[in-house]
Amino acid sequence: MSEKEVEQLCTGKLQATPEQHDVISKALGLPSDASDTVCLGRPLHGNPRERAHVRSDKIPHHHHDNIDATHLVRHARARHAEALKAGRTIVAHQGLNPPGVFTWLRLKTVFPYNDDTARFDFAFEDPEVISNPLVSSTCVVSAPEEKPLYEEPGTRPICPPDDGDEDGPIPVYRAYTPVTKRDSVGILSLVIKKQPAPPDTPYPPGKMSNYIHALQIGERLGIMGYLQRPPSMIPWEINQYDAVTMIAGGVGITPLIQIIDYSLHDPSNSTKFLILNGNSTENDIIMRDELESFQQKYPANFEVVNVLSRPPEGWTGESGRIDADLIKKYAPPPPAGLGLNALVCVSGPPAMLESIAGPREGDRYNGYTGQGELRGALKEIGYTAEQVHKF
Ligand SMILES: Cc1cc2nc3c(=O)[nH]c(=O)nc-3n(C[C@H](O)[C@H](O)[C@H](O)COP(=O)(O)OP(=O)(O)OC[C@H]3O[C@@H](n4cnc5c(N)ncnc54)[C@H](O)[C@@H]3O)c2cc1C
Repeated sequence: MSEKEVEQLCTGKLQATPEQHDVISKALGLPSDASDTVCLGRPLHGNPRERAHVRSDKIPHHHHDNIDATHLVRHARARHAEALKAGRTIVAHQGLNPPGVFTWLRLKTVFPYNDDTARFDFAFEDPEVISNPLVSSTCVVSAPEEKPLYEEPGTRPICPPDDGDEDGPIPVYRAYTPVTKRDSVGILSLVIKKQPAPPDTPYPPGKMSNYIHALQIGERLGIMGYLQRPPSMIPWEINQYDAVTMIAGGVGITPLIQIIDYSLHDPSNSTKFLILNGNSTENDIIMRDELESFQQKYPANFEVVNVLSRPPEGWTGESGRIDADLIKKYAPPPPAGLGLNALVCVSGPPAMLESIAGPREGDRYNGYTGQGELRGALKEIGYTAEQVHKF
């Protein structure tokens, strides 16, 4: 098999036959009893200064999430190539090919939360697989050959996936956070919000989110995971912090849920988690049942406060936007000095991130490259940059 063919198989441009799949697995050194030890021991953190090659002159619109997804794919592939060259065995996470190669999973069930957001459970080929995602991590998804999805050259925010492929059709890559509940068997879960076309613009609705919402049960999606790369992901250890305050906006809650589910599920966990969960309306609160069940099961270690900017009549929760006063009302005060035993995580739309913690380093044209200076409400309250993580 030529390198080009392998590349096409890995990116979903070609569909692998079972024989080809075996050849690729052997070439990648995949053992039959894949375990997660290598992924856990050597998380795939990249060089935060690495920049994407962006054809910005040709592109009218840029979206940093898409750049992030392409970075993640490139970085995983580079790691993969490096390992192969060094003759190292690459170990995959359960049920998935190693980072760098897509695994084709079939949609099993859809659980709608509201009109635009749902949880999608994809079935592993082996129904016995316990997926337990790496924490914290993301996946990158891609459409399969039988129902491809490509970027429109020159109109989308893209870095070419690989040198020499700039003129061919570029598959759509998007990052989604795996939120599979700990110890779930045979499935990998993603919670995805359908992105509408921005009002009063000629732009089409979001490509991948609408594609996934239109998938039929049994159809396939390419999933590459579990991937870690700063500045979005944070390596996580049980009991690293005494108290963690999480400030979430909309679907930005997914990376926080991943950490909470992992931590609370561990019987030795003593970290106290608080989520300030910001949404527009009550209908927009996603994963509400999951959050409430954490609260019932772990009342000493978990609390959720829902904050609505457009509350219904009779709403007894908090309303308005999350700001310094609201954070001070619920969160423990910042520890003095550079004590690292308390952390605040912020995950939400860029405007929210900026008002609460200041923008990340980098820009939306080339992707974010670092955490950036701490500003906004958290700075006003007295937190230091070391006590804050911006997702
Ligand atoms: C690490 C990470 C984790 C993530 N986790 C999740 C998650 O768990 N769940 C989730 O739902 N999302 C998540 N995202 C966001 C996700 O990756 C996608 O960015 C999101 O789903 C939108 O992708 P899309 O293909 O649907 O939209 P895109 O096609 O990327 O479009 C995005 C928006 O831009 C508009 N648009 C299209 N063309 C133009 C143009 N020319 N000019 C201006 N605007 C235009 C579209 O209408 C749409 O509103 C995550 C992102 C990252 C980086």
